Amino acid sequence: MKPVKVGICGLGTVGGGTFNVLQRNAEEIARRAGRGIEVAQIATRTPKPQFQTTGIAITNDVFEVATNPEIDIVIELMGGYTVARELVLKAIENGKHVVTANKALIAVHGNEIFAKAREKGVIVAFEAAVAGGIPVIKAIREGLSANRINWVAGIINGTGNFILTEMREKGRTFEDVLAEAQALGYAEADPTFDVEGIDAAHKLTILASIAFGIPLQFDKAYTEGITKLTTADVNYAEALGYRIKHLGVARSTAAGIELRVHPTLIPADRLIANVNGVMNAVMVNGDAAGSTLFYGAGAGMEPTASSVIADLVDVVRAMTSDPENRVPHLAFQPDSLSAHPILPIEACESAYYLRIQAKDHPGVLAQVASILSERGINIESIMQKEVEEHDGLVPMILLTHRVLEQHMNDAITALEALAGVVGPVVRIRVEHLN
Ligand SMILES: NC(=O)C1=CN([C@@H]2O[C@H](COP(=O)(O)OP(=O)(O)OC[C@H]3O[C@@H](n4cnc5c(N)ncnc54)[C@H](O)[C@@H]3O)[C@@H](O)[C@H]2O)C=CC1
Ligand SMILES: N[C@@H](CC=O)C(=O)O
Ligand code: NA
Repeated sequence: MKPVKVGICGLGTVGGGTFNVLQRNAEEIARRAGRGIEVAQIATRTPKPQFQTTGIAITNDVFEVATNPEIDIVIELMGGYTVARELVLKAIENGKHVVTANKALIAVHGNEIFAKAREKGVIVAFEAAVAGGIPVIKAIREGLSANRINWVAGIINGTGNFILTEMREKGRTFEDVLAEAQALGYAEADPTFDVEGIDAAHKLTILASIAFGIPLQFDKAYTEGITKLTTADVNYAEALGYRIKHLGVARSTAAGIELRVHPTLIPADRLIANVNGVMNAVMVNGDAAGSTLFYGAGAGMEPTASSVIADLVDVVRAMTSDPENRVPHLAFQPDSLSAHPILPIEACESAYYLRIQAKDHPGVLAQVASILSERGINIESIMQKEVEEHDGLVPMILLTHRVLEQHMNDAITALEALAGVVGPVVRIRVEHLN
């Protein structure tokens, strides 16, 4: 059988990795796909002499790839929202299947893109968009399709986890580790997407859709990054038996779906609390399977290429099948998506770590305890440190039971108004992931 012809748009970290692995493992890949996969065209803005591209058409216009009649599958590896959206829609319009690693594109424009793809009977595959080399889209969409999924929780940004790990283990500075993550090709073109939680929120949005069968709703995700974390809180968390990780949590409740990314204390003995460096891990809790954990490299050239090419192989196997009988893009049949609402953060529930800077006066602890108990917030443990010499304040660290965020907001306002409390109260959510 003649090889399938593909076009690669963007020859950066992931594009380069995809090109290399496609060449190196061509034979293995063809044995799996049933046909060879030939790179017929590459769109790149700058020449890339490090790649052996003799015999391959090179262009700097990505739309040439989308309209090239020779090409069956367009691989979008440029990133960004605007040109990528236009390119993917153009490729679909021209009857081409699409493979993309672009989570921003899928989280924000996925509903439109999938609708168009259905209309045209083509596949849009996006395994590389979530958790790099971990085949977690496939695991949830196909491997767990018997389950009513209760929650998904994941470390889903490699750059952020790399930064937190290097800072904690080697005492390196935030800026220094971020620069290394950029040099290694882990970070987004705009690294604020990594450190402010936007990239993780894109990925969580996608995971929630395929776990719960809801449309993609990135605009409703609650997003908090790692830039405000302090070494003091990392150390206090350790003393209490926890690790701080940047976690995405999507939970289905009777009232609606929680969709939130933020720094989170996790008990140190949980497997996911020990996922370090650029590694990612996604925990999925289903009513039948219980908890499953998927672990692997969350970013990087070849791990991400692994997912891009797995999608390519899937597309090649399925491209001659009846479009009605393919795995639905968002796991559930498009006419069965649910309107279960996404909850605002105030209506989400979690346990909390609080750090209160108190004046060294008797009675502050009793006032703190009464503010919390008046709002039905139970204290799980309290750790009170020595008076700090530089400011004469006493750090008071509390862990609470689970409570609605709006009650915690109200309690924090009251705590900050106490004469014996100085400055803002630090709050970090706690998840036990049972
Ligand atoms: N780097 C990683 O580890 C991972 C990246 N991703 C996603 O993969 C995509 C690509 O990321 P990277 O390879 O890291 O980025 P990159 O910046 O290394 O590569 C993107 C390439 O696309 C080219 N490009 C951009 N717009 C273009 C245009 N209009 N015409 C022609 N070329 C164009 C750029 O010049 C660059 O060479 C992004 O959506 C990213 O979020 C997903 C998983 C992991
Ligand atoms: N910038 C992302 C790349 C992979 O998705 C990350 O660091 O996780
Ligand atoms: Na993946």
